[in-house]
Amino acid sequence: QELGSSCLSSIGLLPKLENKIKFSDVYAVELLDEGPVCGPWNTRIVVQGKKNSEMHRFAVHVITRSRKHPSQLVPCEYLFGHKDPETCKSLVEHLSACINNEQDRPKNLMVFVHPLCGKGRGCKNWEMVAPLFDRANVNTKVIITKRAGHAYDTLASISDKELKKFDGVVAVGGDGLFNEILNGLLNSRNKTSYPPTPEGFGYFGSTEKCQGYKNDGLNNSTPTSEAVNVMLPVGSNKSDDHEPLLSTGQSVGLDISSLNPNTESSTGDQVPSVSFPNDWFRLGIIPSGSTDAIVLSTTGERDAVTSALLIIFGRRIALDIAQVVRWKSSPSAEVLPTVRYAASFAGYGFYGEVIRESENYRWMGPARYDFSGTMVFLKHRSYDAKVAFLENENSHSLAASAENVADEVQSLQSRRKRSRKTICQANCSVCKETSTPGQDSEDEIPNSSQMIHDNPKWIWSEGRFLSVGAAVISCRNERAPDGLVAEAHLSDGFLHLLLIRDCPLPLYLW
Ligand SMILES: Nc1ncnc2c1ncn2[C@@H]1O[C@H](COP(=O)(O)OP(=O)(O)OP(=O)(O)O)[C@@H](O)[C@H]1O
Repeated sequence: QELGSSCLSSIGLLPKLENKIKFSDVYAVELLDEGPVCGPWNTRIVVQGKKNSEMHRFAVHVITRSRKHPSQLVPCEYLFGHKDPETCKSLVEHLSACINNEQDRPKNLMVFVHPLCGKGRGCKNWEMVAPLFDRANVNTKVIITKRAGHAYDTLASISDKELKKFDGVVAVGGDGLFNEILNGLLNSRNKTSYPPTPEGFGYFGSTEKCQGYKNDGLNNSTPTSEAVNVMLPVGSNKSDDHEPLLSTGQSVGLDISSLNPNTESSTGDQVPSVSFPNDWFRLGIIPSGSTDAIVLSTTGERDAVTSALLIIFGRRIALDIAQVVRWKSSPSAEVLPTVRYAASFAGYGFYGEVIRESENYRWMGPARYDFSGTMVFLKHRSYDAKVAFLENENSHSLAASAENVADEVQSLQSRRKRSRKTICQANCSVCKETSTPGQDSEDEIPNSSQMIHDNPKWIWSEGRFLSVGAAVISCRNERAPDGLVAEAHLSDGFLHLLLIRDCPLPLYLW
């Protein structure tokens, strides 16, 4: 695993020249023209005898770690010189073959660049890292986004044949662009189970219990053992939820019914055969946004070059994802589900309005969030909601982070303490023990009580909230459990939040 320099003795142009390079640190190797062996500050020189100007040369590109920030990767170049061109050529060929054999390294990537992200650095960041991909022989198909929803639409309508050409998709932008990519990909290709339909919520007027289903992304729906409510209909009505993630003028949410058997995708094709989870397709982010929360919580380094190098090496990290299913009453009184995925944060109310408002002030850069946050806060809007979330050992910290957001959420906590009770309709021993005499537990029995019965640690709170939000980002020490972790009854519908922990989807960040 080490690239020695037995035939190539070094001359010490740099004080601490390493004479061994770890192969795992090599990201590219290049045959160069004949010429002198010298280079810029980040070039280390290795030559064998003779005059410097007569050398046949090749470069080995490696990574080093920044001394100040050890998690930051810095590209560095070793320049080798030899009098015999064949020696250089065969060494380069050998090294290139070794690199090509590394299965995790991507060969073809689709790259979305958001030119207006963050402080408008999307294109500059891509120009800065593109040579690294070229050098490492990673082919890139670059798409500069022209509008919100561009990346979503491209991926939601891409054919299997086209998608199979790529090892993954990279976002050069912020969390919003990444979430668009995530939703575009999972739109019709996700195999994970949906949360149970809220029982008695009026879907086709049925309150009958039956099994939920699991969409395998392959034209099949299979019943799931954990889903216990109303079966979603096959190929029926379209959702009336046309609210985009941002104002694209096009629907970004996914109508679940379009995933059912025998239905056709938006492109007119059958439901695609490339489905997730699979273990070959991956996502990456080259951080260029205003907050870059996903990158900060995964690689820990908000640095475009570091991310590019991690992508080239094919390094992986699993990511938690939330599947948010929204059941919204339509004017025709039908309840139609819409699915979205979130990799950083899902928010309803205040958070949603801040994001929507902030788009009007993108010219301000990241300061737009503070500005719009203040503007929206001053409106003092609140939302009727009944919220339930799973208690686990970390619930106190989840609630604590919410505490900073608004006084209303503080009241959620205190109310939670006052009226903590576990609820189910099955009259189970857990509920009997915890129910307080005189309390009418019927009032708070949620329709989807089976879930609560299955897990007696659900906490319910009802009232007017400034905002309902959930951080999805996985702090590695504080993990929520897999599965349904929260649900909210809203004035116009119902939200389910399902956590897919260490998502077995393609969700590995390079
Ligand atoms: N060309 C474009 N013009 C306008 N909006 C775009 C364009 N391309 C993408 N968008 C939208 O802009 C939103 C925000 O983009 P992005 O997340 O890349 O940057 P950011 O908001 O500055 O960063 P962060 O999300 O980290 O705060 C995305 O959700 C996307 O829908």
